[in-house]
Amino acid sequence: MNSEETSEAIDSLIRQGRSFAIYRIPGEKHPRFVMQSSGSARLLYSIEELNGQTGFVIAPFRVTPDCPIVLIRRDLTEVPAVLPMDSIRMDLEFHPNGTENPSEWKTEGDYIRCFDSFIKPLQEKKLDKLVLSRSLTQNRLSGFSPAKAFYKACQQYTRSYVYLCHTPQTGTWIGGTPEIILSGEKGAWNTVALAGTQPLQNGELPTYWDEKNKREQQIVATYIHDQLTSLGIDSIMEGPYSARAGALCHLKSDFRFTLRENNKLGDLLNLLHPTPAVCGLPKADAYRFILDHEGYDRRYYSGFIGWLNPEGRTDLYVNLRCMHIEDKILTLYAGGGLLSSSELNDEWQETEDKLQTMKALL
Ligand SMILES: C=C(O[C@@H]1C=C(C(=O)O)C=C[C@H]1O)C(=O)O
Repeated sequence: MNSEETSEAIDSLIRQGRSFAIYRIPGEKHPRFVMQSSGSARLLYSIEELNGQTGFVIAPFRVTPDCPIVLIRRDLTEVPAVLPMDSIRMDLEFHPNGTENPSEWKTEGDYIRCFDSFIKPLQEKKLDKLVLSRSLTQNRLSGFSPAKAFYKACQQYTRSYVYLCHTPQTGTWIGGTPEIILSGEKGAWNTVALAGTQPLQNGELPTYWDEKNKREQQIVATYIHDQLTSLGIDSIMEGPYSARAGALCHLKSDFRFTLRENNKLGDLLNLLHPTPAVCGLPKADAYRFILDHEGYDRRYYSGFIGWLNPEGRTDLYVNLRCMHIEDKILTLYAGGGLLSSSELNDEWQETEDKLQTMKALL
């Protein structure tokens, strides 16, 4: 198949309601493809259930009966050619929280109100860090091709993990994320503490980071170190250093470690997710606060996504700089870490800059 035919074939898998993912790992030239050819993708209701499992994982920020972890089995590794019957739509999709009604679309006013409620417990020192996010809904223009958007993202975001996936349970998601949650194989594993954001300066990495950004990233690094230690895992940390992500730049520390056994990756993921890069600190209080006050359901945004295989390689990323694709609308997501010193306008602008990662594909 030429690239036009491949894109058409991928778009038709979405129309047919198939369970598949196509993803490009940073540093790799070609995308990888996984598709389940029969039966429904497996649904899991806790992260620990990922222990010993193999497949392409789509995990939400918060697991609920409406928003389970979905595991796509790898039956096929090549995009199947379009069959004549494929043009017929199989209506398998369901969207428990679909936002087809424009009156529900979030506005800048919603963000400002949330910012005010998020900043309070930070200033009162009840919480150290909180990540406030928002969604942006846009009409889907006729002719928009998810597959073409995926290939465009692969070209534009060479340092990011770029993916497009669809299952009847999750709907269609696309993203280009810079943040590993867990990757590795056999004895060698790694994760990152990624936080703090600045735009590139004339295309170059900035050399200066203010205290707020440094502290935001330090919180994530300390949390990861402590979580690994609590499992008896000794890690080697390198960083923080400036790392590019599209037109943005973050502070990043790498953690490398070994695992005695690989059949407990679910337990490790459960301990790491959600890190203070997408949630806050202390973890449980910040998590509760976000669920109670953020004013919308993040669903698969700020969950994690990617290939899991305890017997082989695992490449799981935090689902950021992403978009939910529906028939008529596209929902883009972005957030940022707040500390007591955060300024509304700066934080708003940061979410605008992050949304640009997906807007640039439209
Ligand atoms: C929450 C997002 O990004 C995360 C938050 C960051 C921050 O607060 O500076 C930076 C990178 C990510 O860990 C997002 O992209 O939506």
